[in-house]
Amino acid sequence: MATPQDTIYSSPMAQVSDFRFDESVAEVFPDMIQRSVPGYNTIVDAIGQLAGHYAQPDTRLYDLGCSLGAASLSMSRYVQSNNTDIVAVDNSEAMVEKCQRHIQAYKSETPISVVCDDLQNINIKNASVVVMNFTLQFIPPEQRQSLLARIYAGMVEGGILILSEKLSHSTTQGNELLVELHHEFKRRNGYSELEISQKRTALENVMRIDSFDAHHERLTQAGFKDVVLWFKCFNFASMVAIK
Ligand SMILES: C[S@@+](CC[C@H](N)C(=O)[O-])C[C@H]1O[C@@H](n2cnc3c(N)ncnc32)[C@H](O)[C@@H]1O
Ligand SMILES: O=C(O)C(=O)C[C@]1(C(=O)O)C=C[C@@H](O)C=C1
Repeated sequence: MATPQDTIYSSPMAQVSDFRFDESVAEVFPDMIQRSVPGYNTIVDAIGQLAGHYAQPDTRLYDLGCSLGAASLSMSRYVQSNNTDIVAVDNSEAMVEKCQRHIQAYKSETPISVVCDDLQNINIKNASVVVMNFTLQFIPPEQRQSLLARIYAGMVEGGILILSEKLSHSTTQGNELLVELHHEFKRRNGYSELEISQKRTALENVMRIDSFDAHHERLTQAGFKDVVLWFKCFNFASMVAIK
């Protein structure tokens, strides 16, 4: 399927409004995320591999903040366990509508149900794999600890949470270095200075990022016994937390 190019921030805007996962973003999302997140394809493929390894028979796999379903489809490619299903959740109607179409076209052997709702309303039960691939950063910071505790409580022993996030770094100098490397990544992918700066402004109030230490602390407090940083490129990372 040909993906339209992301040109959302290419013209000067009198006022840059807060970033939303609306129809215009859903339309260009595959292009946007690949040109914005270093290692996105590697991460999505590894989510599938991890799910293939950790999915347990008669359990459920959750993809929270699924967007167009990339992580769910990747998991369905690798999961061999009997009697598992995937629940993909997003609160953006535009994303869910397109996600449903992608999933129908793919004809996965593992059943995937797509739910349009706030992930905070989803009852997590009997989960062997939970994925939040660049979603927690959009949840209000004060809700993150209780959300992780609720996910942990809904997981089976030996289950995993795969958590990918953009990270902050604790020193100003180190943070600037990582931000600059990320901006250079975007430039090399064809984004202009205007696009980079307008998107940065749009994300400022809606995407609140944490350091790896803050994630580690929160996951440990939620009860996870091991937190493995398995991917990092510039200020983007993916962790696996094991119950
Ligand atoms: C960066 S995208 C995730 C990308 C996706 N996981 C992937 O692998 O391609 C973040 C997604 O989280 C969704 N989201 C943000 N807050 C949410 C919430 N409270 N409940 C459900 N979905 C949410 C957004 O609509 C958006 O589609
Ligand atoms: O930090 C940025 O510049 C980004 O574009 C990152 C990010 C993300 O991490 O989710 C933000 C919004 C889009 O969904 C795609 C990528």
